[in-house]
Amino acid sequence: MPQGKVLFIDAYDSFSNNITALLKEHLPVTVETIKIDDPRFVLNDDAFRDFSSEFDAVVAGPGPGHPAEARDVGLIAKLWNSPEDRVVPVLGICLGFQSLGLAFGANVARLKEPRHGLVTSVTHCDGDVFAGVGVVKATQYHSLHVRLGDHDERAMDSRNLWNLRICCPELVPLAWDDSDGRNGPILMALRHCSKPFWGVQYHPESICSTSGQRLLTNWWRAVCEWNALHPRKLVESRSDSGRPSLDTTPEPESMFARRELHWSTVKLDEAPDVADIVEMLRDATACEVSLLESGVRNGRPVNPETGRFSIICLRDETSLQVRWSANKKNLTVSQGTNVLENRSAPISEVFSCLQAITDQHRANDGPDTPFWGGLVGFMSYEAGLETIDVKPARTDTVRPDVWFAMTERSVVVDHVEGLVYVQSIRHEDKTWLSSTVEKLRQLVTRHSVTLSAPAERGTTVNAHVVAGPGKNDYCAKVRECQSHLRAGSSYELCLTDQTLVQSPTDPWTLYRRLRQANPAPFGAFMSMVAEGVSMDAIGSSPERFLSWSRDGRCQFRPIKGTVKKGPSMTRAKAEEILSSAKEQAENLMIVDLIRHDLSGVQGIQDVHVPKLMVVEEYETVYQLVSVIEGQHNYPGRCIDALARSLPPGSMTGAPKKRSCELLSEIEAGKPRGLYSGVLGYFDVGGGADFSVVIRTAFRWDDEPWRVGAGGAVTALSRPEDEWEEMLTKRQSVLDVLLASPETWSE
Ligand SMILES: C=C(O[C@@H]1C=C(C(=O)O)C=C[C@H]1O)C(=O)O
Ligand SMILES: NC(=O)CC[C@H](N)C(=O)O
Repeated sequence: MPQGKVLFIDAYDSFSNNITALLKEHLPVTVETIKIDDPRFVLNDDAFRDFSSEFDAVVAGPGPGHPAEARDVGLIAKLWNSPEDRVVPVLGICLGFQSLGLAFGANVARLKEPRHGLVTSVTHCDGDVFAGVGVVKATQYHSLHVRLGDHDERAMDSRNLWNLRICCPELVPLAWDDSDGRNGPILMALRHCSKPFWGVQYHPESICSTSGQRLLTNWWRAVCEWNALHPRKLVESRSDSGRPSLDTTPEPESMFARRELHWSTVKLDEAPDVADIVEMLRDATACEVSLLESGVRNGRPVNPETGRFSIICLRDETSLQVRWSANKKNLTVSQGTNVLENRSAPISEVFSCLQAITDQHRANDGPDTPFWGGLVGFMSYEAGLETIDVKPARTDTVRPDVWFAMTERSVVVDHVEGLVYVQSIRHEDKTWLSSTVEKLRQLVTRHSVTLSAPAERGTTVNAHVVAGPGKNDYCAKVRECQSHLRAGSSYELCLTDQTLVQSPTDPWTLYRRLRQANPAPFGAFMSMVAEGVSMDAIGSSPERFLSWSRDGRCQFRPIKGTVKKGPSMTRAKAEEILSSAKEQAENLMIVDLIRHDLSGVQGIQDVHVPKLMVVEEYETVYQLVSVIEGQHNYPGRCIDALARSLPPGSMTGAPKKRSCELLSEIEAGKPRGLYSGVLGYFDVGGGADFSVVIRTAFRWDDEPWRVGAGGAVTALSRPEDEWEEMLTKRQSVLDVLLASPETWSE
C-alpha cells in the first residue's frame, strides 16, 4: 500500500499526540498536525479547502469546549460542507465527533453526569468501522453528548436505538454505551449515510481503551475505497505548518571548557546520617549547601525505586547561576559578581541555555551515581505556563521563576549499598577531595559512638499561620471547577491554594524536622541567593516529575489519588478506595496526558506504561502512582522532554492549556510560584531528575513560608472531601512549621 497522508486538526487537547502516535503506528501514513486556529486558514476557507484536500484523510481531534463554539472547534467546523469534488474523508474524535453530529442536524447537549476517565464496554453494530473489532472497552472524556432526536433515548426500546434517524436522517448510529443508568444510552459512534465522515465519542487512543488499532484499520480501508472512487482535483497549496518548535532554538555560544570529573569513594560500613554530613560540610567549608535527599525510614530508603541516592551539593559565591523571570522575560547568567549574559529571552531560550551550560561542563566518565555535578535548582509553575502560552495572571518582577546554580563539588550517599561518594568537577581539587574524605571518616567514627546531633532550637517566639484558605471559600472553588467540568471546558482540574506561615526557626532546623516527620523520596533543602533576593525551600515530595538516564530513557511517575493514613486505615482498605472509578479516572486522565506530552517530543520512541495505578505507601498517605517511559533517540536532547511537559500535568488537570487558564481565574490569579513547579538537577554526565514541588514550604527573603496544597477535582468530587484532602496534604509540612521548639523532640 502506498504511504498515505493524514491531516490531524488539534483542538488544544492533552491527548492529541496519543492519537497521532496511534495513527502512525498502525496505518501506512504520515501525519501532519495543525491547530484549530491556524492563522493561515481561519479567515480563508478556500485556502483551508485547498490545503486539506491534498491529504488522504483528516482526523478531527478532541478538545475542551462545545462544538457550536467557533473558538473551541475552529477549522473542524469547516470540514463538513466542502463541494462534492473536494470532500475529504474524516474521522472525528470526541469534540470532532460532536462537531460532525451538529453539522448534520443532531443536538449536542450536556450529560446529566459528565464522563471523564470512565472506561466502559460499548455496544456496536459489528459492521462498518466496527467490523470484527470484538469487545470494545472505551475510555470516555466528555461532558456533552450527541442526541439524534428530541425524544428521550432512555424510553426507547434498545432495538430502536439503531434506527434513530428521525431528526437527522443522514446520520447512522454505529455504537452506543448503554451502561449508564443516569444518563441513559449515550451515542458512541456514527457515520454519515453517504459522505465519508465517521466519528467516535470515546477515545480509542487511551491506554485503557481496546481495539483502537482495528477500528483505525477499518476506517483506513474505507478511506482508501472512497478516495479510489472519488479522486479529488488538487490545487498546489502546500506551505509549512509554521509550528514553532522548542527543538530548533539556537544555542548560546560556548562559555566553558569541558570538565573532567575527579572523584573518590569512601565505603562506609555504617553510613552517617545525611543531615550530619551536611552540617559537617557546612561547618568545615563555609559553603552554601543544597540537599536533594532520599528519605530513609528504619535505615532503608522510603522508595528504593526513586529514592536510592541522596545528593549534597556544595556551592560558593563564585558558582555559576542561571536566572530567568517570567515577568521580565530576562535571562541572566552570572558567576559571582561577574555577569556573563543578561538579555531578554523567551522561555524556549532558557532551555537552550541550560542545555548549553550542561554540555560545556560535560563529563564523560564518573562513578556509579546518578549525579556527578551540574545545575541544581527549580522552575516555577509560572515558568511552566510560559511554555504552553498561558499568561500567568501575576508574577513578581525580580524573583526568578527559573533558578539554577552550578554544583562542582558534591557528596552522594547510596542508601542501598551504604556508599558515600565525594566528587568534584574542578580541575585541581585533590586537596578538597582528600580532606573531605578524611572528615567523613572522622564523622563515621564519631557517629558510631554518638547519636545524631540534635537540631538547634529556634527562638521562643511562636510560629503562626498568617493567612490561608477558608473551608467555605475552598468548597465554593471546588464547585466552580465542577461547573467548568460540566460545561465540557475541562475533564479534571487540580485546584490548589496556599497557606502562609511565619516561623522564627531557621530553615535548616525546619528541614531536619520535616525529614524526620515525613521522610520522602524527593526531600529537598535549598537556599538560593543572588542580587539581593533569596529563596529557601524545604520539601518532602513523594512525586518524581521527570527523570532521564544518561542513555536517554525518560521516565515520568505521576501521582493521582490520595488516601490519608490513620489508625483504621489499612493498606488493603486504601487499595480498595484507590480502585474506585473516581480515583482510577483521575489517575488515568493524567497517564493519558503524560503519554501525550512525551509523545510530542521529537526523537522519542516507544512510549509505554510499565506501571498503571500502583498503590505506594508514604509516611502520612497512600498514593496511586503510574509510570510512563520513553526512549530518546538523541540522549543529549532529553531536555526537550522537560520543555514539552511543563507545568506537571498532575498539578494542572486536562486538557492542560484550557485547565491552566481556568485555574488562573479560579485561584484569583495568585501565582503558585515554586509550588506546582519542578525541582532537581541536570547532571554533567547527561542525566536529570526533577520532582514535582508538593508537600514543600518555600519563602522569599524574610517573608512568611508558603505551603501549597490541593487536589484534582472531577465531576465526581465532593467539595468537603476535597477540602479534607487538601488539609491532609499540607498537614505534615504545616505541623513542622508550626511546632514550637519545646514540643519538638528529635
Ligand atoms: C496538589 C497536590 O498533589 C497532587 C495531587 C494529587 C491528588 O489529587 O491525589 C496527588 C499528588 C499530586 O500530584 C498537593 O500535594 O498539594
Ligand atoms: N474529549 C473531548 O473532546 C470532549 C468534548 C467536549 N468538550 C465534551 O466535554 O464533551
